[in-house]
Amino acid sequence: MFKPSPSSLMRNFKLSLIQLGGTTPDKTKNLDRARKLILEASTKSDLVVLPECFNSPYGVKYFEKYAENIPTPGKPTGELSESIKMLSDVAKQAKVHIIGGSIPEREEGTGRIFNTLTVYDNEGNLIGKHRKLHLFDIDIPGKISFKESETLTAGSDITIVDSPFGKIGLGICYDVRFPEMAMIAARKGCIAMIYPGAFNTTTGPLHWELLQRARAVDNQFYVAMCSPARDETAEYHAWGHSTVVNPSGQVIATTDEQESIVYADIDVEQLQQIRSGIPLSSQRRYDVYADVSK
Ligand SMILES: NC(=O)CCC(=O)C(=O)O
Repeated sequence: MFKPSPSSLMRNFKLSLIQLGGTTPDKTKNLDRARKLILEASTKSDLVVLPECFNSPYGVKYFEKYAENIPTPGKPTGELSESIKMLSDVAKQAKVHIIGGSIPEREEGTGRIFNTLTVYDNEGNLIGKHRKLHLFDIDIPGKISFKESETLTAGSDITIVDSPFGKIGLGICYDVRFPEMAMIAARKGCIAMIYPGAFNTTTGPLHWELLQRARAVDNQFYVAMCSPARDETAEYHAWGHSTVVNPSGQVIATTDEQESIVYADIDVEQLQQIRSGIPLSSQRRYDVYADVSK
């Protein structure tokens, strides 16, 4: 059974979502483009987010090829791999916090591949890592069939980072469909749930915004999803529409399918007002919810 836990320190901040375009099979080019846009976004924001699988095209056949080792946050490490080094260096250079989208991670020792998100503070330290918990395995006949589990292993942890702005819950794309993750993050004092993602042109128009608004209004916190831009020449057509939703469930920033940067003000006083006006957290009936986890 979950009990609300007290929030850590929180403060207002500016969030930006980089809807990265022009992803190619050339990893170094993808990293250079991401780096350039992080530098641009950092002039107007405190926390910058990248999309899912930002160092490669998105597809089951690419995970193995683009995979890198990722250290455990807070543990001493040797030389960093290419994508992790770029993110750490640019966070330090631009003095900005980064939620570094995701990349395929190769686990040392087992060789298993995960779809993994990394988080950096503004000195370039790796402060968080989330392995996608729910793999994207769907089959909608005549529309889209995708099976991440052909090459990926699912993570097994809920991830919350304690940032200077407040606690932030993390998920990757398909994770947004599972309300339990966001609910746990909210009960543990998070002010936001952030999901790098890459919905597609079948499920995007149906559910992308709806799911974010649902997670936000249920939990009375901010929700953001950051997509790649759409590339009609790629095999996978990303939906785009990177979006930020406020704790009332309203869209406060969004875009279309082109490359762009979405900016939003995250206002923790507004979050507290919404929570005190409709005080869901003190009205929950934990005494009757035990069946939910069965
Ligand atoms: N990359 C993903 O997890 C895609 C999820 C998606 O498109 C969905 O509909 O869910």
